[in-house]
Amino acid sequence: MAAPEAGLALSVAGLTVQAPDGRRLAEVPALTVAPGSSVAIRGPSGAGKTTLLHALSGLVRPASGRVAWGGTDLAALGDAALTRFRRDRIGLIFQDFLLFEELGALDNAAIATAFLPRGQRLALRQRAGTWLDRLGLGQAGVRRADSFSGGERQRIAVARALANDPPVILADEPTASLDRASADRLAVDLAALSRDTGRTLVVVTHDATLAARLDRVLTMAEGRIVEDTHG
Ligand SMILES: Nc1ncnc2c1ncn2[C@@H]1O[C@H](COP(=O)(O)OP(=O)(O)OP(=O)(O)O)[C@@H](O)[C@H]1O
Repeated sequence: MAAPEAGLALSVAGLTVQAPDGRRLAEVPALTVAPGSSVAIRGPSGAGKTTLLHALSGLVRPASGRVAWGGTDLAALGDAALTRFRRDRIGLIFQDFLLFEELGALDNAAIATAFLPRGQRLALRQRAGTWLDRLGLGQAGVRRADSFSGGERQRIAVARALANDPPVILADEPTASLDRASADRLAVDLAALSRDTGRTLVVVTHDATLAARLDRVLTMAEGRIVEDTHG
């Protein structure tokens, strides 16, 4: 199997994200994240954390400014190229899990096989199974997604994001529907993924235990980064 791709550096400059009515939702004049490092984004509800994460993933096109991963400026990519870039390089763990209800846990976690050449499908399916195991769902591979609880669905979504072996992982409250023990286990795994395998990790979280495990904590308020603390 090919070695996983090393994490990408993030470079943000002059970024503003606006609501359709023109209201400014996020404003980040400058932010760099070193490849392979891990960052938590914290702050009160409505501070713009999810908005910023969406702009970093290219799910939202900013009103102005630049978001670049490993030197690739997302604004320079057309819609199809941006979708491809996100699919291949960024693992997204978002709050709406977007599972295929009629598929089993493993088929959901390994859904990216549909986009891969035949020769790479088995490896991805194995990684999906390994992540389900680590997240405590190893025995549940064939159960339909619609039979899982909220916390279990969240873990399937995490396994899906990581199965693709992406150099960048962006997560929005990945531990929100988990019990304390599962949340702590996932926090350890996410931190290790960055530290041991060089992935770049950006996580929006209210979970102080998770934030404490990461290299750096950004605090947002009213759409801006107001504090930047290195652990
Ligand atoms: N598409 C949109 N149109 C209008 N307002 C929006 C849109 N998306 C987000 N907002 C507003 O932008 C602000 C920031 O929202 P965002 O979801 O980024 O906050 P957050 O810090 O992630 O909050 P939470 O912790 O509650 O998830 C909020 O006031 C929200 O209502």
